Amino acid sequence: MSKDVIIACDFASKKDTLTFLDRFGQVRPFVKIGMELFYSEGPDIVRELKQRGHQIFLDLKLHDIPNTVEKTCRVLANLDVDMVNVHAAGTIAMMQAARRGLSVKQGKQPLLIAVTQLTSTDQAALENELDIHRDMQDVVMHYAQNAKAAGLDGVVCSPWEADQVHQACGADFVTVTPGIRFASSQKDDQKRIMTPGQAARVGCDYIVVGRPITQAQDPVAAYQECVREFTKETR
Ligand SMILES: O=C(O)c1cc(=O)[nH]c(=O)n1[C@@H]1O[C@H](COP(=O)(O)O)[C@@H](O)[C@H]1O
Repeated sequence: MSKDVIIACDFASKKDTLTFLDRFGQVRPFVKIGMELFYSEGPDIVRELKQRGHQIFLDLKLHDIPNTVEKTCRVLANLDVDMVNVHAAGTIAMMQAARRGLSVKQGKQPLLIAVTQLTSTDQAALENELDIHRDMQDVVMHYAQNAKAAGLDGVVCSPWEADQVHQACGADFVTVTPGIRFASSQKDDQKRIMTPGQAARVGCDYIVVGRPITQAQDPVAAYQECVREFTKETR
């Protein structure tokens, strides 16, 4: 199982993204292209970053009826990305449809993972706004087991649930965890957070880090610090 730091490239344009990534010189971090960048630049930004040698997590968080998700995944399969995601709340049938869609690709398919509960959601919002009256941990575990039943490769969850997800779904079921903050960072809109070192100790496979790197005075140093904290710890 590879462990890696994924930088969330939440930029509005290709120009800003390339300016940011040029600071890394010959180093090619694993990057996440999310809705902001994809909706502004389209599939060309995926091709460009792929050509530059980056591994890519295409984070479009698909959540629709199974037929629409399946056909969309057929399109995404041809983009040759390394990881894509859907919302587990879309149901097992929708997640199976996503898997079928990606399977049109010959050879190695991207990892297909499901968002359980967003790391910006806390227990109060879960109960009072989403009307889900169960413990966050149990809800994430329930969605993770649905994702596993649908044949997905893993989940997006917070680091707080990663260990239990591995216990319930297996050590090789991938945990991709945003909600990462240095001890000194602002929380911003994230609620269920850990530092890179803590995330490593609870066995997260990939950490997704945006603002603590992209908004840092020295993004390359912040990235290196993340990698150092995350990879020096063993499970
Ligand atoms: O699927 C995601 O990537 C995701 C799921 C989740 O539960 N929480 C979450 O923050 N993310 C993404 O991870 C990134 C986190 O960014 P920062 O909060 O700036 O570190 C953002 O691009 C979010 O869209």
